[in-house]
Amino acid sequence: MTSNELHIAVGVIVNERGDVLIAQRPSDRHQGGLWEFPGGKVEAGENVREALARELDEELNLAIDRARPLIRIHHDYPEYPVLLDVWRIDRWHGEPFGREGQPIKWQPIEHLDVSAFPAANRAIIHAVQLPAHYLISPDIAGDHRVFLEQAEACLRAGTRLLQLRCRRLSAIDFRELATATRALCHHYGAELLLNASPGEVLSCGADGVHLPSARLLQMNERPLGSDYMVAASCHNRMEVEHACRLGLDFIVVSPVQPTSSHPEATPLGWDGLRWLSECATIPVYALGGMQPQHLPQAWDGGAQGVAMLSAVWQAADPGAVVRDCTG
Ligand SMILES: Nc1nc2c([nH]c(=O)n2[C@H]2C[C@H](O)[C@@H](COP(=O)(O)OP(=O)(O)OP(=O)(O)O)O2)c(=O)[nH]1
Ligand SMILES: [Mg+2]
Repeated sequence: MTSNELHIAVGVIVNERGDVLIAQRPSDRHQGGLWEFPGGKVEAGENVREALARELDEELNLAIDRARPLIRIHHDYPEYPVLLDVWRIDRWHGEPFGREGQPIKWQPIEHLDVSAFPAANRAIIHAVQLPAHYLISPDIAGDHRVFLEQAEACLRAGTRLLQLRCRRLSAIDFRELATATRALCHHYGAELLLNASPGEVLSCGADGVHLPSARLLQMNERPLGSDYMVAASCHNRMEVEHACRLGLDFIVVSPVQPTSSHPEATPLGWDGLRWLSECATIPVYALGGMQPQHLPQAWDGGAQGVAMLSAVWQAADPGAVVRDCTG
């Protein structure tokens, strides 16, 4: 934190229906008239969790029963820099109302509109809308059938974001598999990103592109518009900052722990993840040796969640691994 940066505790309060509680900022205040996630300044002697509890009581009459870190955003407003320390709250008690007279409303997660919020909230809204796990396909070389069966088990168990990455397939075979996987994902309300060219994404009807780090560095602008998702793999600060400059939707940082797919790579460790997440202004998934039980450590390290490969595909029951992430 820089010395004049305001540290703000922010709560994304989600109910069982998947609606989020938002409040309108008074017109005479900084960012007045815009909608916000409730919260306020962390006071001297308080930690963020304590500040959040105090603010949600003062502003909404709401007491937190369960909360976890969602994302931390450093943003420079012309007036002053802020650090928004955002937590996701999915269990609470009390009957919330605008205790300071501010209008409040419950809004479905998918209807949160970036333009109704302060500029720093763009990444928060993406983080609320993205799931806690990102599934990456195995590098399929031959028969697709086993993969499609396992993928369906994962989708049934709650996977909402899948990347298809098959470097050994011919262009024709890749397109056929991508089309079949897209149909399966859409049937379950999930989104499919292709580790392929943006043109391939358009012709297969997929939902976005996932860029390897080398491709990311060659780009000077976001390759697809905001109707599509654009993600990238990053391994160091330079790549993370480039992805943020291009306005991508999220990144995957690796390897956090030792991994059988890249035995030669030096792991970043949890401290490395925390440091790279702090550099990012967009959501970050942790990849490399990740299992569902690593989720709390990933959240503590500032990540959106975990990206997984072998933990799922090498499991006897891939659906059970996914359920461990979504429970
Ligand atoms: N609570 C909240 N603040 C946000 C969001 N997005 C965003 O840019 N901000 C900025 C606006 C403000 O500059 C700052 C919050 O400061 P504030 O003045 O409202 O803090 P506070 O609730 O403690 O208010 P006060 O005690 O000073 O009256 O963070 C958001 O979603 N929620
Ligand atoms: Mg406030």
